[in-house]
Amino acid sequence: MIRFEHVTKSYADGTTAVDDLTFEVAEGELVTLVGPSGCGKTTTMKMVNRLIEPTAGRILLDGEDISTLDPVRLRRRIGYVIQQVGLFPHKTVLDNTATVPHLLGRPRKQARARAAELLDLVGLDPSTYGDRYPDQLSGGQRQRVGVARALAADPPVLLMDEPFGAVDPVVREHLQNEFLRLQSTLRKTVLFVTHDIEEAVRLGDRIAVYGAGRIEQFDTPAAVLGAPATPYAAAFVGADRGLKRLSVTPVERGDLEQPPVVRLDDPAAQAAARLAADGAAWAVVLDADGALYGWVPAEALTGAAATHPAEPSPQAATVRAHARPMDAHVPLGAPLRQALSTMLQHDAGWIAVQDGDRHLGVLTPARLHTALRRSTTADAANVPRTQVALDTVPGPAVPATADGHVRTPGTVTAPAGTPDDDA
Ligand SMILES: Nc1ncnc2c1ncn2[C@@H]1O[C@H](COP(=O)(O)OP(=O)(O)OP(=O)(O)O)[C@@H](O)[C@H]1O
Repeated sequence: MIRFEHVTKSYADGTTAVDDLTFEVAEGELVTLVGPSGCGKTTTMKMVNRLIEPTAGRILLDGEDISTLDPVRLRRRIGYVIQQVGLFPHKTVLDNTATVPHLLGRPRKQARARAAELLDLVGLDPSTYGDRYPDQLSGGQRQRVGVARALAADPPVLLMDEPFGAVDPVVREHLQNEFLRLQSTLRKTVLFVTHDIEEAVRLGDRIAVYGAGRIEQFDTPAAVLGAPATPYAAAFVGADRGLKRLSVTPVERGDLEQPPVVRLDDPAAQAAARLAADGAAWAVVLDADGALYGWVPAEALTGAAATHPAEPSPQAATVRAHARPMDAHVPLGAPLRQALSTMLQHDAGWIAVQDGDRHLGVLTPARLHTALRRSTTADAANVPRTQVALDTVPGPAVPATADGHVRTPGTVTAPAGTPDDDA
């Protein structure tokens, strides 16, 4: 969709703002450009809408060399959101948003109706905010109007230059989440400039990590965090990149343990026998509909069976009498960070993982750690996570064993009885 081919921008004073950039942004993809101040992010972006002209190389939009296109027409295909927003102070929020459709020839009434829809889309009730002026809004609300205005002409491409840079961290996270929600339905092709690696990781399908005028690494957030391509990229993403990876690594089926599952209304003695046969210390308890109820320890069940050897009372005879409620669960595919946070919030040693209402298995802290380690190696070697077997012998990672597995160094194995290898 957007393709940079050997693009360089030098200024007369000898500054080279960007040097020989080549990369591509696919249709519907959100690419974050991240790097320290002055590394050339804004220059890269402004060359796409021709606010800056490259000194060498070319930029293609949908296969067309943009230097051959009329800049005004080009900009109609490109929404632009900047930190200072640039709203017209003397126009209402509704009129600010309606400006571009109106300029593009839509009748005023239609343009305003479309503007109201867009304000709604970005979370501003047009009946409350439409008639206000920009100085009657909070910083976060102004940013939302900026996004609504950029979307007004329904451009396929959005350029966003630190759009959430000027608001406090809480509002910022809120705006990021809302923007992700919007993007999941709108699927615009987006170039998003930020100097904040957390923001880059959270929003980007892929991240371009900039050094001085050059891209040091261009890859998915998980790969950038798991396997920084250069020492510079490693320093930029930070020493806590392992923790950051929790946010971009999903819970997969192969990560789960499978303790026995019993139902609330199962006879206690039958459940106890089941646990004994499996050598399990506890079981997950589901209700009659298959939804998570909690768990039951083996001792409670065997105690129950022993207390009522001859004729157990109906209540004590079922798992229900001994089960302990535990409501910690996450959906399959949730980020490991959400899983860890849920574990901590419920003070739980495991959490259930579900597909809709269906119980799939449980995630333990040890399994979570294993998942994180495996995913790092999998991304570095570009193989599925299930093909990674963790090694107990410290040593350098080597590319694949005869069984097709990639071994990674380390000293931790999965807990006994929980095979490390799901392939
Ligand atoms: N008109 C100009 N003349 C000379 N140098 C310039 C000019 N405009 C920008 N530069 C330089 O080009 C380099 C890249 O600037 P750019 O604005 O792209 O950086 P950036 O990564 O967006 O920085 P920031 O995060 O601070 O906005 C900087 O060193 C800047 O000083």
